[in-house]
Amino acid sequence: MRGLELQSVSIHAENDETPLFPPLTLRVPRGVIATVVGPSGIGKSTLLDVVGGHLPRGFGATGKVLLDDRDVTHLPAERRRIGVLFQDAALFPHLSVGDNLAFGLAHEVRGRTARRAAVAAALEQAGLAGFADRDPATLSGGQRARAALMRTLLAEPCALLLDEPFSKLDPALRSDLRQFVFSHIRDRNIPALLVTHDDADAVEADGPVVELEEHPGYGNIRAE
Ligand SMILES: Nc1ncnc2c1ncn2[C@@H]1O[C@H](COP(=O)(O)OP(=O)(O)OP(=O)(O)O)[C@@H](O)[C@H]1O
Repeated sequence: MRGLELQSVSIHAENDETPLFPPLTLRVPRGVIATVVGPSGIGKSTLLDVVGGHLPRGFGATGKVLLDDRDVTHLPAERRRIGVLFQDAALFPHLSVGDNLAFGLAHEVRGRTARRAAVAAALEQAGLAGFADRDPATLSGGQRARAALMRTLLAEPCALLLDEPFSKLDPALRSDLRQFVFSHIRDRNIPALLVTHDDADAVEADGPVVELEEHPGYGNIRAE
């Protein structure tokens, strides 16, 4: 399948074989945004870590992750080309906005002129034309979030993982940024996995919704 596929993915603490949640199988075709919801602490962020190849210390995982039919389960994060966007979309404070975006730029874009042009085009797309030389600290929350998204997209990821990327924004900005992010995912025809606590995110994502639930025998709840 062209897209992101999870086959029986299961996560457990190394010192405790009890999985956080039942094995998860999910198909996210290209251009589709799947939403992961569930109670706090059930393992949503850790699931994204596993898909991205950043299994946190102290955890083990089983199952498979496939990207466009390629098994990436055992590839290190940097060879998966999976982009990640967190709620604290942090830009490097010591780099200008333009240099932050250039940092994300795919290695395939070679030459100073081509790289500059790619960054300028991305800034323009994000409504940030002329911001290249600005210090990130002088940007508003929404501007920073858009710049961080463009930095992630300039790496030309094959899939995108979004961990509550809008949760710290006020409602109006949230809705605008959601439209911005979702339209980019659809235009670029990449699969995305979105962790959120906001129902409106899931509705707008308009893809499959995975509900991680507490089950006896999983996570912190033990079978009697
Ligand atoms: N580095 C770590 N070492 C040990 N336990 C951890 C570590 N990181 C997370 N956990 C535990 O693993 C479980 C899953 O955490 P995770 O952050 O994935 O949950 P979540 O569903 O994303 O929660 P939230 O909605 O609150 O962000 C939690 O019980 C958490 O306490």
